[in-house]
Amino acid sequence: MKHVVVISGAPGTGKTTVRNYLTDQYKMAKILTHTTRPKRLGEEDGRDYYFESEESFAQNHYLEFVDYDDKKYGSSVEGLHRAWEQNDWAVIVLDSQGACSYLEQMPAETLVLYLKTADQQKQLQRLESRGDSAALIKKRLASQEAQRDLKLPQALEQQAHSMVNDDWEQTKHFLAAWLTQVGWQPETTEESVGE
Ligand SMILES: Nc1nc2c(ncn2[C@@H]2O[C@H](COP(=O)(O)OP(=O)(O)O)[C@@H](O)[C@H]2O)c(=O)[nH]1
Ligand SMILES: Nc1ncnc2c1ncn2[C@@H]1O[C@H](COP(=O)(O)OP(=O)(O)O)[C@@H](O)[C@H]1O
Repeated sequence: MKHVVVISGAPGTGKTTVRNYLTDQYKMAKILTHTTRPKRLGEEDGRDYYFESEESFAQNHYLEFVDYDDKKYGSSVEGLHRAWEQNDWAVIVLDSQGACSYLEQMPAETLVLYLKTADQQKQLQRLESRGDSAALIKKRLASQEAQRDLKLPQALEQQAHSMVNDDWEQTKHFLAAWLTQVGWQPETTEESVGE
């Protein structure tokens, strides 16, 4: 059975960090998405996002796409299928509108994880520690989309699993417990059979 873990939440709640942990530790396949926003310090094309111009963005086929803080973001069907070729469990970071689209289109496969922090001051500090400029942080947090995603949208209330990401050790325990609950199991590979 195929699964896709959709990680959603406001800026600075740790979506990317959790995504990377699930790919490293649980060997889930990462689904990269496309965006027209500029690269941040340390980000790489093809590793963090497919960074696109307005023209190149328009040439892809999207399962869903959104405008977020005046930039475009989209995920492709091809990306999802490529990930599922690697592993039955794939993971993607989406805004809450994207999470709703995935649930509508693939209700049986989609599991939504909504991240939050106990206080928003923490999110701000994290964005600063990531190296984002003060002006960009201010604009991003004031955007309609970030404001919307500060709270779990009503449409996701029944379907998303909410998780506080404050203390990283605790987050790892929460993730392990949730993944057991939703039926995650390590893939049996040829090498692991009979070990
Ligand atoms: N719907 C949708 N949202 C996306 C996609 N790719 C990224 N996002 C979301 O776009 C928002 C902005 O992402 P990003 O610029 O990396 O900022 P961050 O939230 O501060 O890390 C986040 O909520 C992401 O989850 C996509 O393909 N579709
Ligand atoms: N539990 C945590 N404790 C401390 N710092 C964290 C934690 N989770 C994430 N961070 C840090 O916060 C910053 C923002 O995290 P990131 O994963 O980029 O958030 P998002 O993708 O939701 O915007 C990064 O510098 C990351 O290393």
